[in-house]
Amino acid sequence: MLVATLSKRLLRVGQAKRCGLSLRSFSDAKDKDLVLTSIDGDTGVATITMNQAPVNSLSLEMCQAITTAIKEVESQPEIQSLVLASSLPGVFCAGLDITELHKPDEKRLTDFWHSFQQIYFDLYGSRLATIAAIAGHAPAAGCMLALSCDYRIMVSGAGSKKPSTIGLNETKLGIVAPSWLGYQYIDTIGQRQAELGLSLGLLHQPEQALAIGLVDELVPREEVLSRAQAEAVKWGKIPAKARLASKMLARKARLDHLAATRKEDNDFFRSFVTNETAQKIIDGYLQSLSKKKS
Ligand SMILES: CC/C=C\C/C=C\CCC/C=C/CC(=O)SCCNC(=O)CCNC(=O)[C@H](O)C(C)(C)COP(=O)(O)OP(=O)(O)OC[C@H]1O[C@@H](n2cnc3c(N)ncnc32)[C@H](O)[C@@H]1OP(=O)(O)O
Repeated sequence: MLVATLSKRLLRVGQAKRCGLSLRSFSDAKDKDLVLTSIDGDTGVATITMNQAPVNSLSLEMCQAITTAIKEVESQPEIQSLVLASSLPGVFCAGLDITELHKPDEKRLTDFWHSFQQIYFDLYGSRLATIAAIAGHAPAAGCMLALSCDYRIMVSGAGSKKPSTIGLNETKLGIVAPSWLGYQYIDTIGQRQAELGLSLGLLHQPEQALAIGLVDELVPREEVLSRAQAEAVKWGKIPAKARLASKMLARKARLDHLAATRKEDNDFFRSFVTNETAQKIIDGYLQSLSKKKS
């Protein structure tokens, strides 16, 4: 049902095959699915919708589901563009699932960080034109998902009592964003704004995010998805090889660097997170999140 609301003419598996598209799980996906993938049969735009209530936090399984969905879409040579969206009102993605970092099992923690790195490779390095439809909060790794796309459309904050926010807030939690995420920030909003944002752990309201170039457009909530899909059509019409080569001019060195240092990055992450001080911070943060509710 959910998927049916996402686009005017979504294809079921059989229809998709007749159109030469062989994506497996979309409009017949179950609501329990962590991500839902659909293809608009009129435009050929794919939409991957994160669907992990309550906040689309990135657990190991969620990271893997996002990667699988991107790979499925990429395997369709006819598809040139992709929208990344959320099914949850008010939240795009709350970042890493903090419970993954709390008293972790070492093997699972290693797999978890590996799967998060993998999203960076798959989304930031995707051959597809990628548009983020940010209709809600996007802190930390949620911001990373948006930064990994080619174009970011966010819900406007105008007239909202509690506007959505986006940014890298890790330092506010006493943790540090990994360097590759920091560089994505610098590459997108420039050295000075990134230094301020990273050091102070700033979460920006939409108008501020637009002003510093963290997002590209603001639109009313009800238009975020349709506007992103329209933008995806535009990007999908650019000659694909030239578009990808241009994207790689800006991104290849960053991707190659993480590929070369992936294991060290994971080792560092693991030793950082399993450290007693970090565990105290994570424990306190989890408590503050649930206290906020009560
Ligand atoms: C030198 C170091 C180098 C390398 C590596 C080292 C360090 C570690 C990794 C560094 C990278 C970190 C990146 C991250 O992504 S960290 C995560 C940051 N995310 C946040 O701070 C967001 C937290 N959440 C919120 O602010 C709000 O939930 C949000 C604004 C998104 C939505 O608010 P809303 O009011 O709608 O919902 P809540 O009531 O707050 O939440 C509902 C339930 O969801 C739980 N929740 C929320 N966020 C998370 C999360 N990120 N992980 C797990 N669970 C989350 C929340 O506790 C509520 O649960 P219940 O109380 O209902 O059980």
